[in-house]
Amino acid sequence: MSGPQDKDGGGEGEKLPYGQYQFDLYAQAIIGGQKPIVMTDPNKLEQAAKEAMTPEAFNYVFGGAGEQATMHANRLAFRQWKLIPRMLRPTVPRDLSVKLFGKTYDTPLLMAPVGVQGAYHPDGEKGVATACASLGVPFIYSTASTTPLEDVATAADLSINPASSSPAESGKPTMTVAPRWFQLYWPLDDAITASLLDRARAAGCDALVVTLDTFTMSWRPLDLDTGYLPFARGEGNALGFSDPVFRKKFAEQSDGDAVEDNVMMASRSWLGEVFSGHAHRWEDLATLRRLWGDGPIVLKGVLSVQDAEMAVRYGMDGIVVSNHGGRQLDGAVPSLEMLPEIVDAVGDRLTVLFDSGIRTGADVLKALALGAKAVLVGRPVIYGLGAAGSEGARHVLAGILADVDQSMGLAGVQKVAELNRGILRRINYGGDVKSSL
Ligand SMILES: Cc1cc2nc3c(=O)[nH]c(=O)nc-3n(C[C@H](O)[C@H](O)[C@H](O)COP(=O)(O)O)c2cc1C
Ligand SMILES: O=C(O)C(=O)c1ccccc1
Repeated sequence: MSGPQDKDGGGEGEKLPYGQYQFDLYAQAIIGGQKPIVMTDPNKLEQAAKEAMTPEAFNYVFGGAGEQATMHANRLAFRQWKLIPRMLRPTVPRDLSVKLFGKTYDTPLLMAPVGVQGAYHPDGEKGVATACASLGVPFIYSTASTTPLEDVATAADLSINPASSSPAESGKPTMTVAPRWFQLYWPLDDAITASLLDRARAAGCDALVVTLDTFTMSWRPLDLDTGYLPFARGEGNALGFSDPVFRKKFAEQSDGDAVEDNVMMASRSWLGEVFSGHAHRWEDLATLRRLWGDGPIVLKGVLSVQDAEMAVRYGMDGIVVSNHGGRQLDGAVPSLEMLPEIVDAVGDRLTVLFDSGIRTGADVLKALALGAKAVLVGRPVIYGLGAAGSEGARHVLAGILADVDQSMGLAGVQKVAELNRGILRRINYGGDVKSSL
């Protein structure tokens, strides 16, 4: 596969043949006797990640909050919807592209913001961001990353365009920029927030994703039993530790210490900024709007029609209907359950995105047919990373995209915009899902 088309907003470049990946894999096996770098079956992928990762890191990714009821319900919710395929319709050339906030992206997939990627594999955020770049999938950089934003941006841009230099390095726009968004865990200190958003803009992030559901960490039995909390181990601080405003504040608090002189104390201080337990208020969104400017702001973690209406009232551009993959409020409703009514209430006034439970191409079709404009994929890509680094992450993403492509064709659909509720039937057979996902 070649690199993605230029993102000039026109979107008329050559489309990546996502479905081709399936044939490439068969060809590799038949001609070269080669197996995929990681298991393609979603359940086996999870097992491969478990075998490759440390138990704490695997548990951290795999686990949900409480008894993981919401995490499992996310999968059950997908099983209740069935697709009604149509035959003898035009389905090629397939077009997976979507327009979000005036910009055309190659696919309806985004890489969900996932913290501490360096804890799962040394390839870390750079590995996942380059995998995304090669497929035209926007990488959403997490506030809790193990690599500074600018380094991830440079690595991603260079991977698709070796001649380019990052905007953060040169101050000039690159020829081809790997699409990226920035996810904010909202600091208490507005001066730090301002600095992070300045950096995100300078690094070429198209949109700001503000995560609302994780202002404090949930009750996570698996992590409590292994004693794993990234920040307590000094992991996931790279954005804060590389931030001039945070560094200055820390030096003032600690008699001139640099963050490197006292990593544990600096980690606690960063934790206090972003996971203080203090939720901001709707009115505070005016501060983010002032600091971010006119660019798109997307609220992540919306599960109610009321909050979706509030997002409209406060001038937001989008929402992610999400329960954080069942990692925050256990017992919360599956995000797929709420998607249709939220789309009905606000879909004409802001962009509705979706995550929590996407594992297959059919899942992507269902969420899009229920009204999401694009979906975020989280755990599967991280399992690919954990099992086989950047290449593993790429295999998972390329596989989901090939599955989306083939599934659209089999459903009788050529373009993403053709997906609507007419191709769905809700059927509840009862019982549990067979897989462990
Ligand atoms: C290990 C891990 C770390 C995560 N870190 C973040 C984060 O830093 N910021 C954020 O907004 N969401 C974070 N999320 C949530 C994801 O963005 C997304 O909502 C979730 O993974 C969707 O569920 P799924 O992966 O089961 O489909 C994290 C998820 C996982 C699995
Ligand atoms: O674990 C998470 O869900 C999450 O959002 C997070 C928070 C801090 C560090 C790493 C991930």
